Amino acid sequence: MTVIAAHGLRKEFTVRVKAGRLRRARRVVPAVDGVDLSIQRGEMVGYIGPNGAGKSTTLKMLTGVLTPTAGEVSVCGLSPVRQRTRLARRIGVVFGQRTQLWWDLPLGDSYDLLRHIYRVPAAEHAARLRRCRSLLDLDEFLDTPVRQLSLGQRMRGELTAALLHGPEVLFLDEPTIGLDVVSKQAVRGFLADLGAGGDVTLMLTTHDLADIEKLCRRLLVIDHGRVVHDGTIEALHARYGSRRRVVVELEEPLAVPPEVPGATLVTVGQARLEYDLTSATAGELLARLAGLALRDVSIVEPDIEDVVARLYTGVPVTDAP
Ligand SMILES: Nc1ncnc2c1ncn2[C@@H]1O[C@H](COP(=O)(O)OP(=O)(O)OP(=O)(O)O)[C@@H](O)[C@H]1O
Repeated sequence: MTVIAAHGLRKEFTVRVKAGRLRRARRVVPAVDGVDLSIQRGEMVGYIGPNGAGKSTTLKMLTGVLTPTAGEVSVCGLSPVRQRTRLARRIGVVFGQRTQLWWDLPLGDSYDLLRHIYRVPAAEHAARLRRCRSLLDLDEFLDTPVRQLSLGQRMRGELTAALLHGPEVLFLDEPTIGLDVVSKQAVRGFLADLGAGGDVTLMLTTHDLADIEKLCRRLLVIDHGRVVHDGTIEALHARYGSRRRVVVELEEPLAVPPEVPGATLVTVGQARLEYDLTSATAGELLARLAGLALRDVSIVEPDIEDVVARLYTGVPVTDAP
């Protein structure tokens, strides 16, 4: 079932720019420039792109905060702007920069207020809060006023707030930005757990590609307001010809390194060989090297950061298989 659908989605902003010493001209910025989306129930989708690509603007249109300039959009079968109140009950939203908590109240009091606003039955609310408290370790700061929370604590608090009414769709804009390693792991683990149920659809923007690797099967890449990739991380690697690399350390340096069909020798060092696997498997490569005295073998997976950087900088796809 499609829960997020957009067709030809577009948002223009009009900005004033300097045009001479005193004059200012109006310029139209197409922040989102004809985006098509179709996201099914239970999918976990990463929405990434360089700064200013249009990610937040898209999420704002999907959540009814901004009115599209053109195009069609529906979330949970509702029109986000026209049916914003109804939609609010069906979605959860975390925008890293904004809060849905009451700044001066203890965190726990914000949750009580949210329960009343969304009219969540007490037992449901208590069950969800219990789960969040244990998975996100909220207990030590539940009585602390929100203004005194650290960023990591607040983000865990925000996630909880977004989930207490049991939304079908969760939109997260940079959920791990600025968090330390432990908090990042807590948030990712929590979201993975949430996604594993298969009921909640999750769309997240991030600059931390580890979020995507840990959480999302599907990756949408946007650049200059347009979707430039829609598929799995593996498909992205395939498109850019990324290879797994096998690094072999030998007991003795070799005069002539062996050639292996289906693998390209990329580096030869002091008793060290590095092969990129083109069509051979790591097992096949090692079988070919069986006669050598091997000290150590490691496999380096292709680097998502590297592929995405190439995509952002518009490097053409030249070495794809
Ligand atoms: N309210 C606004 N008025 C004018 N221009 C805007 C406004 N909001 C966004 N823009 C412009 O629209 C473009 C897309 O911005 P958006 O915030 O959606 O990008 P983003 O992909 O979320 O970027 P980042 O990764 O930096 O958060 C940018 O050029 C931005 O300057």
